[in-house]
Amino acid sequence: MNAKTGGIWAVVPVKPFGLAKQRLASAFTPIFRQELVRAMLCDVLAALREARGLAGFAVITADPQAGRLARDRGGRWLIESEVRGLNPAASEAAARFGAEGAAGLLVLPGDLPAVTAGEIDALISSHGSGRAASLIASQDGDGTNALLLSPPQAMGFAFGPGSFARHQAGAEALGIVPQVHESARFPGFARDIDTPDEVRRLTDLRPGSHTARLLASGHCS
Ligand SMILES: Nc1nc2c(ncn2[C@@H]2O[C@H](COP(=O)(O)OP(=O)(O)OP(=O)(O)O)[C@@H](O)[C@H]2O)c(=O)[nH]1
Ligand SMILES: O=C(O)[C@H](O)COP(=O)(O)O
Repeated sequence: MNAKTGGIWAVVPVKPFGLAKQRLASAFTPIFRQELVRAMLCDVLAALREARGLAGFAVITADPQAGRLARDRGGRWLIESEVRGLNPAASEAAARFGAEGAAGLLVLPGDLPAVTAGEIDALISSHGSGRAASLIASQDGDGTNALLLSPPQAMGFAFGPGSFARHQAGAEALGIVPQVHESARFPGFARDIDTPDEVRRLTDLRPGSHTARLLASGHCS
């Protein structure tokens, strides 16, 4: 399978599970952090699989476990050539999908346990035509939790602290008027999980979700 048929694809960059969620290290064991990262990724992949507006979805990762999770759900595993950070991973995916002829690429992180297929479809439906960028910030307005670009290499990636303002300015500098969505309209996209308090506040997830089941097991520290 490749992107030659066009359409909008989604990619989730995934750090090796053993290196993930360092900001939770003061509160949670390495085993719990890995289980949490895995559960959140499963929930994101379930939403991507259910979305109707995507041509397909992928992870880009060097972690075979994460790669298999995507493949088992009908997605692709782009094997990351070298683990060098989120921006190089997103760029590698964009180059790959661009070369394959994808019309667009949605880059989203794996730590959005509340994201829904409906939100993904709403984002795609309101995306502009031609050269376009759509963005959703994290709740605090600092990070970028959804970056949808058409074509996939329409602009470079600038993830990291303050990335939302940089992505917005980066698009404008290229003459693209970015579609900036209110985080309140996309609560699942806006809610990434970085801190122990954000984990503890995860009491309102859909009960059947992987993350809700992990947290309900009480297996938390
Ligand atoms: N493929 C790939 N994905 C990455 C890399 N670094 C971060 N990511 C992913 O990018 C998204 C946002 O990650 P971060 O918030 O930077 O890292 P994190 O592991 O979630 O949390 P911290 O370790 O606490 O910063 C997650 O889906 C990560 O798995 C990388 O080097 N390669
Ligand atoms: O904008 C970003 O850099 C990514 O969404 C990651 O943000 P985070 O480090 O706040 O999770």
